Amino acid sequence: MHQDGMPDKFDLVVHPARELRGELRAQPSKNYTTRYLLAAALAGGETRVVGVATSEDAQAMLHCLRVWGAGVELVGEDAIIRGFGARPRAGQTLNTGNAGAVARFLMGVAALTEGTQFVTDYADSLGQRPQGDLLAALERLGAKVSSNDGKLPITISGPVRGGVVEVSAERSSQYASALMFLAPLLPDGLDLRLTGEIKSHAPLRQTLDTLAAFGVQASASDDLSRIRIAGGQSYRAGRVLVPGDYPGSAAILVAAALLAGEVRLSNLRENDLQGEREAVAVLREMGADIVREGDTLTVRGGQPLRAVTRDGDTFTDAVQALSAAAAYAEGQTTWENVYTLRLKECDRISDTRLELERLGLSAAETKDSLSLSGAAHIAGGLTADGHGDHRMIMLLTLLGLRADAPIRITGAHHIRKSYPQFFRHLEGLGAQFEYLPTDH
Ligand SMILES: O=C(O)C1=C[C@@H](OP(=O)(O)O)[C@@H](O)[C@H](O)C1
Ligand SMILES: C=C(OP(=O)(O)O)C(=O)O
Repeated sequence: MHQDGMPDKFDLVVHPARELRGELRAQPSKNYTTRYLLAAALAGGETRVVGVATSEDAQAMLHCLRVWGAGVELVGEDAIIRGFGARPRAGQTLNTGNAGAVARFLMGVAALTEGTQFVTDYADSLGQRPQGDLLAALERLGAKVSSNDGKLPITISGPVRGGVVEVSAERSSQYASALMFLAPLLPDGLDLRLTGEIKSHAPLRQTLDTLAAFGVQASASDDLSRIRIAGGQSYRAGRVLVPGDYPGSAAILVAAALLAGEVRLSNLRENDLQGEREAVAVLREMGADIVREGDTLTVRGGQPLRAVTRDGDTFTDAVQALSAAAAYAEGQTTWENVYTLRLKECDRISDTRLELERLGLSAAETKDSLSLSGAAHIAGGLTADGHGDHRMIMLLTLLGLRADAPIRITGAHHIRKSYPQFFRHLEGLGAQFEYLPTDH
């Protein structure tokens, strides 16, 4: 049994629900937790990160920061970090779990060390994701790098001085974010030129926001193709408050929209830089009844939904959840400009199409888009593959809540990567699940 009361590894049986009703507080943001913890470690002195996420990705970051020499104390829901400043310990091996953002941000910072090795226990997931664009930029700066053909395991050694450097932003924004975290601690800073069609603008702005919160000066062109961060700066320790998580909350909002009842979700600030905030507007455009009062959203569910066509890159981590709304909407929904979804924990275009088709829906893909046609009913009564991907597991859970018969989801424990309380939160609203222990 895991400390959260669910089996260590399990398949989940999702029972159809008639309605969802109740109140929830959005969990802490994944993207801000990883950023604030890292920035706190890069500061000298003590920082209190108020209300950190408890997900596996947050734990992976805390683990790696400890190995590099940070002091970490967990007090209630906060993390108190004693930073190592510009001097992470040399010669360490960092296991970054299955966390892409954690691995990449730390790979950037590793250029401050005389050698850091990066490994993962997730050879089939993070182990398959591309790191070459970041490694190439680090090499151009003078770092020594070795890798398994651009993939983990990877070793990175500094020192580097900084200067002008190009980094591709067409496969992931995390490479540029990684260099942004490194830049202020280099003697010459970085004048970053982001090449290719820039994807995931929102997380780049979250990185700029984090630097500002820790007193680091940076300037960026409006289109983010050029980001300048002077060297010789330091991160200022202090106190930061993690906002609520929009990507995970998008899944709760979709669940609430799909079923009758009324759900109130608090702790979701309106003027937030998380791109997945857009899920609220998309759901409203589809016909959902969502009202905002301050930081609280109220969904009155069960309205008929209609299809939309949208650029999904603005809300990349909410595309899976919104696909569940599309699956029960009238007409064909298309998510455009989502090529990078192929490079996440699974191939979120092909693998999603496969699972939707298995459930009887009609779906289609191109290199950079996913389309699906909604259905009035999904029969259910079968086993769906979670593909070891927390966001695929969220999508399948949402589909199961409104299916005619239960759906079993394999490997549902991978939900812990970003939203360990997801099933518990839904149970609190009236959903019913069975947890079937497995050994894989
Ligand atoms: O910077 C971040 O924290 C993230 C950036 C996004 O990745 P890409 O930039 O690879 O799209 C997002 O999907 C991921 O969950 C978190
Ligand atoms: C893709 C994701 O995370 P990461 O890239 O940090 O592994 C995600 O949270 O959906």
